Amino acid sequence: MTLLSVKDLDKHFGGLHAVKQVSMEVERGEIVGILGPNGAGKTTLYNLLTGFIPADSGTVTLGGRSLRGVPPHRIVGLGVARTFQLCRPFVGMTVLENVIVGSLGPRVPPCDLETRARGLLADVGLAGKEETPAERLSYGDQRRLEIARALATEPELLLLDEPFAGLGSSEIEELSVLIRRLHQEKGLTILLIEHKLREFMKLVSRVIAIDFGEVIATGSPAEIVADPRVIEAYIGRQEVEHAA
Ligand SMILES: Nc1ncnc2c1ncn2[C@@H]1O[C@H](COP(=O)(O)OP(=O)(O)OP(=O)(O)O)[C@@H](O)[C@H]1O
Repeated sequence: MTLLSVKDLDKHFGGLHAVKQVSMEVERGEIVGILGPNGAGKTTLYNLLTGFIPADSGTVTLGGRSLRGVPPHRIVGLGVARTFQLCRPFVGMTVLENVIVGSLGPRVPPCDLETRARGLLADVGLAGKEETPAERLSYGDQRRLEIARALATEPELLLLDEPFAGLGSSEIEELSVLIRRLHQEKGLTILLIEHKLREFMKLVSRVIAIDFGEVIATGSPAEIVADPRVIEAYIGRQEVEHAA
């Protein structure tokens, strides 16, 4: 069943056509990868889906409901959460407080928010670090905190923006296992932007490749890596170094 449906989405920044007539569908329970070289428009697409910026034209529907003109906090309330390329913990608050703040939305059933937040922190491997000031966490742990804070909103759709950026290979492997587990246990639908191709291709069931704001290919990871347009746009360029 389709959860997210995007039709002819378009966005300009002045003379730059950052997102061009993008259409895509995401089924409930899928992990879909968004692949594209630097500047292809991937984060802009997330910003459009989450209401951070308005589209020039086109439609986004979630479970059949239009998200046109809906502000970001209400989109979170409809079940869409995201993480950012650069970790943005609430500085001056503990790890636990960061997650409790994420729990204050309308989707969270009445419960003891602290107990729930502790459970989420245990889920992402941060048990024992509840009282640590968020900004003192290692970079890898900040990535986990970002995910816990997103989960705290009780999302149905989770948008991950380069979760492996800045991590070493063992941290990437651990985070990958975590994402796969959360997907299975919580029945999440996930969109994943990532340049670390090896882990990316193992995680996703389907890939939407974009270049210069346009969808250039859609298919399974195996189909995508063999697609000449994708090889030309992405794999053949310098970004391949990120895959190592
Ligand atoms: N607010 C903005 N104002 C002007 N131009 C912008 C804005 N946001 C993004 N852009 C431009 O739009 C294009 C797409 O940017 P975007 O960040 O979506 O790319 P990306 O695919 O996420 O790249 P990366 O992989 O490097 O994160 C780029 O040329 C970028 O400079």
